[in-house]
Amino acid sequence: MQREVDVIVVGGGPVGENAADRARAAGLEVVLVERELVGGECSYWACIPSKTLLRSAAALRAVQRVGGAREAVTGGLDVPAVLARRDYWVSDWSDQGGADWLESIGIGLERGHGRLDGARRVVVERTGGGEIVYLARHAVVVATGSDPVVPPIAGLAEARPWTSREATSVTEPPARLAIIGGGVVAVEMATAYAGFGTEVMVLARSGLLGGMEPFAGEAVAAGLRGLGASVRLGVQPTLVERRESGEVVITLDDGGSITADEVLVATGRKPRTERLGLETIGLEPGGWVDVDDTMLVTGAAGNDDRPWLYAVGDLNHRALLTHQGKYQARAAGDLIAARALGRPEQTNPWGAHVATADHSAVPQVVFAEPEAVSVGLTVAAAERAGLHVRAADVAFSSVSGAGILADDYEGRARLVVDEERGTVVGATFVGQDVAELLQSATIAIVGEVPIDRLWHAVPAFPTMSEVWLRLLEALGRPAAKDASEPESEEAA
Ligand SMILES: Cc1cc2nc3c(=O)[nH]c(=O)nc-3n(C[C@H](O)[C@H](O)[C@H](O)COP(=O)(O)OP(=O)(O)OC[C@H]3O[C@@H](n4cnc5c(N)ncnc54)[C@H](O)[C@@H]3O)c2cc1C
Ligand SMILES: NC(=O)c1ccc[n+]([C@@H]2O[C@H](COP(=O)([O-])OP(=O)(O)OC[C@H]3O[C@@H](n4cnc5c(N)ncnc54)[C@H](O)[C@@H]3O)[C@@H](O)[C@H]2O)c1
Repeated sequence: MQREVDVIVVGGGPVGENAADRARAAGLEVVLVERELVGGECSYWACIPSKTLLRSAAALRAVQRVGGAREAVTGGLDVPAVLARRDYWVSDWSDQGGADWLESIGIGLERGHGRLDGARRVVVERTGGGEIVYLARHAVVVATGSDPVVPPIAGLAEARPWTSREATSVTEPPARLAIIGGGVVAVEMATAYAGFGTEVMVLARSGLLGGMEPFAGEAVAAGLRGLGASVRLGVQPTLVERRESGEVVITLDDGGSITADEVLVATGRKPRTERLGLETIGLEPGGWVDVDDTMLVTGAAGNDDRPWLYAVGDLNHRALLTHQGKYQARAAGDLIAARALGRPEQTNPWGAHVATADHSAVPQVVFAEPEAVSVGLTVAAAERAGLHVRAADVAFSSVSGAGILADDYEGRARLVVDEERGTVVGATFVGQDVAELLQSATIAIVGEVPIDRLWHAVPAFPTMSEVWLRLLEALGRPAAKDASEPESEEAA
């Protein structure tokens, strides 16, 4: 069977859904191909379940840090109730809601595995059996996401390790959990399981949260230890064995070993491109898919003559985050519609049809204990990029709003400022409930707000946002110019 539509989207995660929706909203006929659940990894095995697993214990800790409220807490975490709340948020792993939404807005849902078969052609192996071929009048968008990597550590694959899927869909937390990795999944799951009362052992080959300012990983290591987890830095597993008893024994390169009931592998992601038919359009299967700022796939057959193939979300490896993928999808979906309908394109930097922020303003919230959030460049990344930067560092103990939020509030903030342009290029906040501070920093970076103008963005007293004032004070207010004096010799 063969069908022609305007746009084919392969992969119905949050990113594919958004691309489909933008093209559909412009009046194009769109079909979405999904082989598992509409809503993707994020909705069922990643963002949503992980955040619901984390939230209850975080709320409990928050209450326990406020005198007068802590006295009211007489019990511990109700783990079955936490899991039930997670089940509610993942709709018991049913995507009926997502499928109904697609139908309500007129996007066709084709359940099955999609693969490219030459330019503008997608073959779908239907879930119910048989095949259908779709031809795209205008564009194909691939948004197939990523899978966890299981590194080649001796015995690991045979030891039936958990990946983020098992960790986020758990029905009975184990008594002991070893975690290999020191990135975002590792620290979030360590925080969640420590909250459940599991004995957590983090094994990281370097520090935690490598992409962030070093103080973020250090604070999270201390926070996890405060929850009773063991955090071992600079160690590498050399052998993993699942014993007959069911226990997992992990031998480390420092000669030591640990024993756990389960081992979670949290060592990064790989692209879902192995059976995507990339070889039929001149690309190498198995790799990340390179795109330009409009999300047009680089090197795909026919793309230079008449653009048709776009890749959005994890698959293009620009930023493995739902919100950033959805941002890319809005740009690409709107551009596909503009091209199909002969409307003007806006592909200049910061135009409607490019994902410029991917390069300089990607916000990320790590929901660990404590929260660690960042946007833009770290000092090290800015220096690598050749910028001349200055950092301002502030402890939240100097912010009244933080002290009122929680007794003995601990946390830290850093702004990275480009000395030449006088604007913020990076920000990091670490502490309880800092996530909501991040958007202010994102706006400062994207808007390129001059530091001297930021002095006029007055944070309300007594809120956490007053950290901005402390940061500006740490930078020092630019000296006022004497209006009577000439600015330069030329002006004189
Ligand atoms: C534990 C964990 C927690 C996370 N938490 C956060 C968070 O809090 N915030 C955040 O921003 N990001 C988070 N992320 C990252 C986030 O999950 C991803 O960035 C996001 O899911 C990417 O969306 P996507 O649509 O590109 O891919 P996916 O969500 O992976 O969706 C891709 C879809 O394509 C389908 N598919 C794949 N191949 C085919 C094919 N050939 N044919 C048909 N369908 C196909 C898949 O079944 C899937 O439904 C987390 C990741 C993990 C692992
Ligand atoms: N809150 C959020 O925004 C959130 C939450 C979870 C995941 N995510 C996204 O999902 C992606 C995947 O997360 P992740 O934690 O799996 O990856 P990651 O890239 O954040 O961390 C990978 C970790 O594994 C370690 N590692 C890699 N190979 C190893 C090996 N062979 N042996 C030992 N250690 C090894 C690295 O040193 C690093 O500490 C991230 O890019 C992240 O942005 C986001």
